[in-house]
Amino acid sequence: MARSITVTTPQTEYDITIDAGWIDTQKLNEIIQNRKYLIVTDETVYSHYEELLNPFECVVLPVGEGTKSLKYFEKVIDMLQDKQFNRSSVLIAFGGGVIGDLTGYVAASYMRGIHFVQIPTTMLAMVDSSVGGKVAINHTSAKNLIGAFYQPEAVYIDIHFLKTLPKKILSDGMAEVIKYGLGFDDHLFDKLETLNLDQLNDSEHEKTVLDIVETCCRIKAQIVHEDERDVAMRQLLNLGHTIGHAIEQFYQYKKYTHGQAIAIGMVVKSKIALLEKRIDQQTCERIENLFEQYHLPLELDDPKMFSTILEAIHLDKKSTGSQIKWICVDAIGKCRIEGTQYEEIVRKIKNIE
Ligand SMILES: NC(=O)c1ccc[n+]([C@@H]2O[C@H](COP(=O)([O-])OP(=O)(O)OC[C@H]3O[C@@H](n4cnc5c(N)ncnc54)[C@H](O)[C@@H]3O)[C@@H](O)[C@H]2O)c1
Ligand SMILES: O=C(O)C(=O)C[C@@H](O)[C@H](O)[C@H](O)COP(=O)(O)O
Ligand SMILES: [Zn+2]
Repeated sequence: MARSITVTTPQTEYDITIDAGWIDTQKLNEIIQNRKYLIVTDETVYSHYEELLNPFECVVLPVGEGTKSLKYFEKVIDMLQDKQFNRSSVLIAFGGGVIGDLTGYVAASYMRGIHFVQIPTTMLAMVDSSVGGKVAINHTSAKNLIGAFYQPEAVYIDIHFLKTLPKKILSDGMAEVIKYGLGFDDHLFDKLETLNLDQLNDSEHEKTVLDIVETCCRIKAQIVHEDERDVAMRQLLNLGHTIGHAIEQFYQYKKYTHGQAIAIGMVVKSKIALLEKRIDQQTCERIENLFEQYHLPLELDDPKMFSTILEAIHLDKKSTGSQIKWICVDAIGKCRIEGTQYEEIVRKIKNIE
């Protein structure tokens, strides 16, 4: 039976529905409900799901982080204007986090808000980006700089879409899954230790994968319920991201994917926790092993670049002047926000080098 989670925010309420092998032509028609619609996807996703998507009206965008940009924002807006979309029309994001973030931001902006639905097709998008309404595009200077909080009308998750994902992208999404285990749920962390990347698409592990996706979505739904606008506890979902975003941006989104970059960020946080004696050596090794188990990097290829990269953390949206909100690891399953001076962060990172 499908699993269902309700996300409640001060202005709206919507369901996340999770199951395996259930999104087909009929389901898409039910979602559209005779409304004017446009499915937004990318070239790779379209090539895998052409049979499903072909009967529908789609815009097929280039693959990659470059699509989360003003250029493609404008392109989709132009299309909606040509098609005379109005406030009862609906946009459907069918793809990974790039497509979801861009489509959501277009939906938030066009006529100050039209309906939008998330159908995530990557692990990252299923457990994280499709839920909670952070929608954004990048600015040349910083990641997700132009965006809004704008909730979808529903999220439909079909884990069978993971079957066509290349291993590297599945691995990438596991970084966000590990984030939920490391930061919020030690049982989830334990469960992840019993699996590996190759098993995630095996039919014998289907129930476990549904459980994992559900657990992550429940954690996020609860946090978004308590702090939709990211002024307090939602910032915990940024565990590893201050460093991760700086790495992604420094290499112009070409060398490290989002998941790889935040994995490096979370390992740094764990090493700092070890140095400050909040966790012991064995726990730190468990954390590093889990990232390795899912083929994620533990450090930069060129660790010497770290000090240059760190300059970019001034652009972190959680920073206020010289103070940066820094998410600390206290134990497996427990993280905390700390206000820290930039110089202090540099000192802490130098200590673990
Ligand atoms: N809004 C949020 O809360 C939030 C949370 C986490 C990450 N993000 C953002 O999400 C983005 C990363 O998302 P992503 O990793 O999904 O990247 P993505 O959307 O670029 O997808 C990764 C790759 O997988 C391909 N792909 C997608 N689904 C597929 C499928 N089922 N089969 C085969 N190939 C498929 C895509 O074509 C692409 O090449 C980043 O921009 C990140 O900042 C946003
Ligand atoms: O939903 C949130 O809140 C998150 O922080 C989730 C993150 O995994 C995600 O990468 C998000 O896009 C980061 O947002 P940002 O505001 O730090 O750019
Ligand atoms: Zn993230």
